[in-house]
Amino acid sequence: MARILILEDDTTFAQLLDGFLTKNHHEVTLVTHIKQSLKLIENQQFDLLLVDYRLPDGIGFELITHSRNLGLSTPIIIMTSFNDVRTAVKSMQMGAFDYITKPVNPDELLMVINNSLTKKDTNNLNTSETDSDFIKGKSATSDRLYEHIALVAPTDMSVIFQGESGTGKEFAARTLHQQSKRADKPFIAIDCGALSKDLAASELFGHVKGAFTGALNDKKGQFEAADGGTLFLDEVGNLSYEVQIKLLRVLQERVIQPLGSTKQISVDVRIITATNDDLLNSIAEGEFREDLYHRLNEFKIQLPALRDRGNDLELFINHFIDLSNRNLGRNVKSIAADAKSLLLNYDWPGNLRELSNVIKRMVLLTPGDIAQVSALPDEMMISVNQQTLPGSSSDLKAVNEQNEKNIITETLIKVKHNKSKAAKMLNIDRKTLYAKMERYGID
Ligand SMILES: Nc1ncnc2c1ncn2[C@@H]1O[C@H](COP(=O)(O)OP(=O)(O)OP(=O)(O)O)[C@@H](O)[C@H]1O
Repeated sequence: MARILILEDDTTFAQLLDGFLTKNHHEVTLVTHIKQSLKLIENQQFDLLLVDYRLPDGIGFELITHSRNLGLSTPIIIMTSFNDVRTAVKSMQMGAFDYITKPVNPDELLMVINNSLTKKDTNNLNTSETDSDFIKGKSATSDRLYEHIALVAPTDMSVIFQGESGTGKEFAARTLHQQSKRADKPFIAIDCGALSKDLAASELFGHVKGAFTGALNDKKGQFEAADGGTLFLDEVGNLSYEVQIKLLRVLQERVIQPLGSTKQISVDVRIITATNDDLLNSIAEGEFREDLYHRLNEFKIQLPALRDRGNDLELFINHFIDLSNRNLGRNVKSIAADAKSLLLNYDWPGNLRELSNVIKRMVLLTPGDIAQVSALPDEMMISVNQQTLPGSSSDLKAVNEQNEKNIITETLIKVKHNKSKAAKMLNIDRKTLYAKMERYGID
């Protein structure tokens, strides 16, 4: 049983969730406003926060930030519409554990909740998926990526991985560490986006008892814990200016000074950082120190977006199907042609993380061995159709045809491919619908 706080302003939906989760032996508290939720997490313990993105008094991110500032590690799952996937991905950079798209599928919700509850228990900064959970890809872009990793790994150079969210920066950093001479020493990953401003320095450099209110015991920082090995600072652009200054000093002098202590401790740590936006912008805006940037950027490696990885996309799809079959006890062997075409044509703003989530959901919703298009989020089809809209075309006929194709596709999705219903809604006869479907290549 877990204590779950649901922050959702759609009360009907919230009650549905409440009923469903209570039936599954969880203890649920419902609130509709961010303000109420902030008060509750300060005073009560929860095992999980299930948070809607758009709320009457703000956006769900506020709860993530507040929870991190309180130093809580309660997993947070953001519920969002499919069109907000980019936002959901951002919420994960801010420290949310996972996201789930609406309309919420009950099996999927249970899977995500169970994942977050079990991961919470094992969420040691040092643990990760096993090697067989990962693949490298075979495209020229992937070859170049791993060539660069292999080149820089044996050196002690600081490396920045730059790439969109979910492109696999942490995985690349681990690979680099494993290929380095520090491989048998710790690799410690720290998500700087999830660290509160106040706790960041103590997390990195440690503190002594009494250094600040709440410092009840001495605490070793992650620099000391990673001694001899590699420290991976994810979303390094989120570190406060004061912590940046401290970090620069550590890099220059190779010693740390725990908060409240006068003692200096020598450390030998290689730093790998990751960022998903160009830190040069943050430097121009005065938010990131240029001297620190040059220290961190002895070698920069760009992680390609999934949409630019060519045939790797198919490899990753198959890889995630195998993984999900194993984890969910399913036996999906292939994907129907229309579903495959959607997967290949979508632009994957959340990259590998989004692909892995979509495939997990697809496998979960496929009891047989062929995954159908109905197991993919409906909005994916709409998004793919919109991508192919002839944006600024002045060819009126082409624009009209594209619109007609989109409307037919969306209607078919709405009525779960019942052609009679679709024809009725579209106000045409079935024969005309069939003819148009054939003309536009709609399956
Ligand atoms: N090479 C890979 N093979 C298989 N799965 C991968 C690979 N790289 C990443 N993934 C999957 O994608 C997810 C996101 O990867 P990762 O956390 O490394 O991305 P990231 O770029 O560091 O994300 P963020 O910008 O949000 O920090 C992982 O949980 C993993 O499931």
